[in-house]
Amino acid sequence: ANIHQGMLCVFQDECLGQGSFTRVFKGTKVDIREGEEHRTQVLLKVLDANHKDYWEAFFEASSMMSQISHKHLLLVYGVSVHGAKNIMVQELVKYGALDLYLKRKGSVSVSCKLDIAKQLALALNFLDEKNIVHGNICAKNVLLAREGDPSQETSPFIKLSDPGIKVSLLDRNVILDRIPWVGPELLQDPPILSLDSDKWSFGATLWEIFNNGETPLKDWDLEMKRRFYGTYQQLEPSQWTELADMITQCMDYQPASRPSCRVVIRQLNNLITSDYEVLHASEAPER
Ligand SMILES: N#Cc1ccc(Nc2nc(N)cc(-n3ccc(CO)n3)n2)cc1
Repeated sequence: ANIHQGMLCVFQDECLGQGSFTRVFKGTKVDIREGEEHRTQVLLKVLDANHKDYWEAFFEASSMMSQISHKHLLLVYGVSVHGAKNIMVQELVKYGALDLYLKRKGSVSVSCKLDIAKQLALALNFLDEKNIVHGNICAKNVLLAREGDPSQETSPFIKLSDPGIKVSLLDRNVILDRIPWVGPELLQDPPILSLDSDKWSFGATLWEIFNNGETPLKDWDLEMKRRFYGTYQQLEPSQWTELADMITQCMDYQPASRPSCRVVIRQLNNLITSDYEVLHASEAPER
């Protein structure tokens, strides 16, 4: 379909992974401009055939992402509808999903983790200022475009992925399974989706980042997960008190009590400074 300036025809290579109702493949986008053929490596997010009735929400997620642009938001080229297939064509982000990267690397430095957290907070602040709710903030939806390498003094670079099918359309069990990322207010009746919900999810994502991509409440069944919220529980606190405090402040059961994006960014800057001081304390000149 003629989606994005030139002609868009995509070819699928191997499957790279999957989201809730989608599978992702590496592919190639061929644009024809001024008679020239331009090939770009892309990521194809294909909506599962058995979830065809979600195609409008899938399309909505894609158009939300393609209507706004920010350095820490994924670039979505467009949607290609090939027969029964709904395909979202995205920029291919080099190192893929952050949760898998952290699990694989296992040794990402605290300063890199703080950089990633701050970039995610900047992306959230951008959406917040535009009054756009993402609704699916989690480490799987944070994509790593550049690795951090402390020895080379290069910092990591992340892109926030599309939210997928919006959470208010999902079955209750799918929402329950998204505990602890989904704000408790979404399990009320009626579910209240607000900008504050993204702050709760940011807290759960901070927990993932500083626990090397570990899945919080892994293998808990839906009944246990429901009780986690029912009894106002919190995730296991970090030994780093200031970080633990930030996570519990974001994961406040009262949506209105959660810190604003600006407060979160300021607190992260304080952690970055204090981490820097600790890191370089040995080099501090004798006072
Ligand atoms: N080995 C490897 C490898 C895998 C993926 C990428 N790149 C990428 N680019 C995107 N735009 C989106 C994604 N996603 C991955 C899971 C989801 C579900 O949300 N998205 N991966 C790069 C390397």
